[in-house]
Amino acid sequence: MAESISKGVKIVVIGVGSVGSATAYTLLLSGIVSEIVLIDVNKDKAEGESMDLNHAASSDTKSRAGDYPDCADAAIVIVTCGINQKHGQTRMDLAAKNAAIMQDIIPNVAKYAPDTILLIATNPVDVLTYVSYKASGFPLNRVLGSGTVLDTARLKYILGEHFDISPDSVDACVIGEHGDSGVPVWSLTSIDGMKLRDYCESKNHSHDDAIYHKIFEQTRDAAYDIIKRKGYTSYGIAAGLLRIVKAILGDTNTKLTVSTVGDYYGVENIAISVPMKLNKSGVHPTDQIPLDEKETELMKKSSRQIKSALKNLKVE
Ligand SMILES: NC(=O)C1=CN([C@@H]2O[C@H](COP(=O)(O)OP(=O)(O)OC[C@H]3O[C@@H](n4cnc5c(N)ncnc54)[C@H](O)[C@@H]3O)[C@@H](O)[C@H]2O)C=CC1
Ligand SMILES: CC(=O)C(=O)O
Repeated sequence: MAESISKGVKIVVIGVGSVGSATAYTLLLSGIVSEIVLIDVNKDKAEGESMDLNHAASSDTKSRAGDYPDCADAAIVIVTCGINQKHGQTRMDLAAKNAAIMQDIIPNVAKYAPDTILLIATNPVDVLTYVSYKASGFPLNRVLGSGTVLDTARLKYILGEHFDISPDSVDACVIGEHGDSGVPVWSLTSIDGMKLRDYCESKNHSHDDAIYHKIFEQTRDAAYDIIKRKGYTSYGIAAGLLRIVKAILGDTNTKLTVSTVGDYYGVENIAISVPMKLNKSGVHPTDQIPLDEKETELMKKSSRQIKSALKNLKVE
């Protein structure tokens, strides 16, 4: 189990706002790491969060505020710093400001932790995963973004609600951009081990494109719906980041829809999410999933949107 494997391991979280603090708390309660270092431009916030976290620890995990030299020997550096979406903004609206922040901080991480794995959550996460890859000089396997891990969790939850079944019995994923052009892979979706159509027939559920369209709209727009109400999202991404960290530290070879750098669907040099294998050395390609024609077209479109954002930033 990852719990026993990962003792002595340090994780750094850069940016301890809503996402960073929820992530640190989730990591702390999981008990899978020994040390969580928090870095933020707001040093008081980092100190306050680490003090509070230590009072929640029932394990040997300790938290402390730190600075870039404290990234040394970190197994994973999780990046959540920067600006977040305000109601009415898209993730892409954050690109220029958050790319500038990545270009400022990532060389510092690379300087002190040349062997670490960089895990980016700041939005727009695909664009910033690519920016961080370039700014770090790290190999492809040591830079990844949380990608559509959260979108996938949302889709499984919403399908579970729809069919009144546990999300654990739903095999589904969202790939592509973590954002408005994400792609649900309906052609490979199964419920309780049965293809969607077969499951619906066996349970007398209607199997109608309009229903799936609505389910995906709910998935795609979940962040907007939450931000409209509470101003930010945090628990879903924190749990997603924990899942990624567990797969890496536990050396599990688990496939997750994380964002990684490469050439995808006819577009070169971007970061986008497809299922990738995660283990101790980072992120690795796996067999490409077979998509139908419509899904392939949507992936091409999603890839082009990420490329266009990178071109606007002049990061290629
Ligand atoms: N990938 C995903 O699925 C998700 C991504 N996000 C993204 O995570 C990011 C953070 O969101 P929140 O935590 O809600 O924002 P927040 O405003 O609560 O926290 C951001 C933190 O970053 C710090 N910060 C800003 N510039 C910094 C720098 N140069 N160095 C170090 N620290 C710096 C701020 O002081 C603040 O504490 C946003 O870009 C948001 O869109 C949020 C939810 C899900
Ligand atoms: C904010 C964001 O990216 C999300 O909750 O999906």
